[in-house]
Amino acid sequence: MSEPTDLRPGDAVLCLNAGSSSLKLALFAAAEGGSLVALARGRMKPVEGGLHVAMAGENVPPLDETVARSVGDGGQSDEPAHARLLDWAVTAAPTGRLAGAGHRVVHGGPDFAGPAILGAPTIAAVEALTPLAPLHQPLALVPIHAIARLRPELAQTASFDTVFHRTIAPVLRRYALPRDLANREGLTKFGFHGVSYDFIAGELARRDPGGEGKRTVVAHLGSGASLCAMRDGKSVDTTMGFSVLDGLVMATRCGSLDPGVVLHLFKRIGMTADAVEDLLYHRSGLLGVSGISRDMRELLADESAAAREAVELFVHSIARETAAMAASLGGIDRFVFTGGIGENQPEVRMRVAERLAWLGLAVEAAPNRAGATRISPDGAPVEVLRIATDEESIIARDAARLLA
Ligand SMILES: Nc1ncnc2c1ncn2[C@@H]1O[C@H](COP(=O)(O)OP(=O)(O)O)[C@@H](O)[C@H]1O
Ligand SMILES: CC(=O)OP(=O)(O)O
Ligand SMILES: [Mg+2]
Repeated sequence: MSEPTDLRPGDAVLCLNAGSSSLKLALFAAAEGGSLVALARGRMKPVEGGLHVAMAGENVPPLDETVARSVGDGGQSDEPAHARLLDWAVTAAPTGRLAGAGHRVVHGGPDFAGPAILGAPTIAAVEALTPLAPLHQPLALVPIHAIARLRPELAQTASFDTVFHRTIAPVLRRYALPRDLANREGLTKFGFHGVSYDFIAGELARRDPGGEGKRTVVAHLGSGASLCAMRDGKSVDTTMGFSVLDGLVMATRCGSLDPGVVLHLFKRIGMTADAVEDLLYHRSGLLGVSGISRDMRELLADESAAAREAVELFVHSIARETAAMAASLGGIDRFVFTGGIGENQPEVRMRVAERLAWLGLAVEAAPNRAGATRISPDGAPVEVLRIATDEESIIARDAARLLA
């Protein structure tokens, strides 16, 4: 990365990427000339006995500990693990100075048009968006609050998943609901995974400077999954909408669903709103259809008809929604796989391409298995790429710009 920053060389920025199934971490340092370099990467995850924090990098002391939660008035607290992480970050920073902590925040609502410094009013604004992303927003707020309490003087920043999609045209953001109601209640397509799409847009520009105008579909396939229709490095359309439920089949989320099903659950089966929420977010998708696992690795290894059908439905939803994204772009020149599944599952990539052969997609077996960047044959009408995303580097870039 080569963004200018006024951070002093050797100062560090801690990056926290809270997703539905993981809290990914990275420590970046400002280098001479204003670039940022990754010093270490790792994760924090719940285990028996507390939170396991692991950070590893070439020139930093490793961190690999399980830190017990403290029990206070507010119940179990993750603060001790964050305190350990912050202490480690200071020892790992070349200058011994941690300049800030940057967070991925899923929802920026209608008002955040770019990354933001997190002071009391902006933290309150992020909190106020929780009803729009009830299961995601709190995941970022836990570390934000913990760090604010532990190190109130430390600058914190937020990089929002929604911001990248603000370029989508108003008509494509609109749902066919009564205009007054939709406008008053803000019922509109927001789109998510924008921090990842921002990284991929930068990678595409760097690797193919003449390719700006290419009609590109990016598939972010992780626990949550979505597609972004991209042109000139900007989002033209995306499959997630008002919430993170829409579009593709996901690990435990349903993706596109006839709203009549939801009405039926309420009116005929008498489910409560909380029960329906739990069903659609946590018990559907790959897990719900297979009844076996939410993890693509386990499903691909499973011979049962239910596991095979879950994978088939996942692949079909990607093909179907790619055709929709191609409609928004007026065609397709380039397709990018990213995210945990997109990066690591050659079989899924192959099957998606096979289903989209009619649209010009093709994947070659050897480079696909080897995880090469370009996996389509020479001269194919659609270039198919595999690019590992790095959301943490975007969080670091945004933090460095805001701290400068
Ligand atoms: N090394 C791997 N090999 C195969 N599949 C993987 C691998 N790593 C991750 N995955 C798949 O990716 C999914 C998680 O993707 P990821 O982008 O890390 O999700 P998130 O950021 O939402 O936590 C897992 O459920 C798994 O199916
Ligand atoms: C937006 C979203 O679904 O994020 P994740 O994939 O981290 O759950
Ligand atoms: Mg993710």
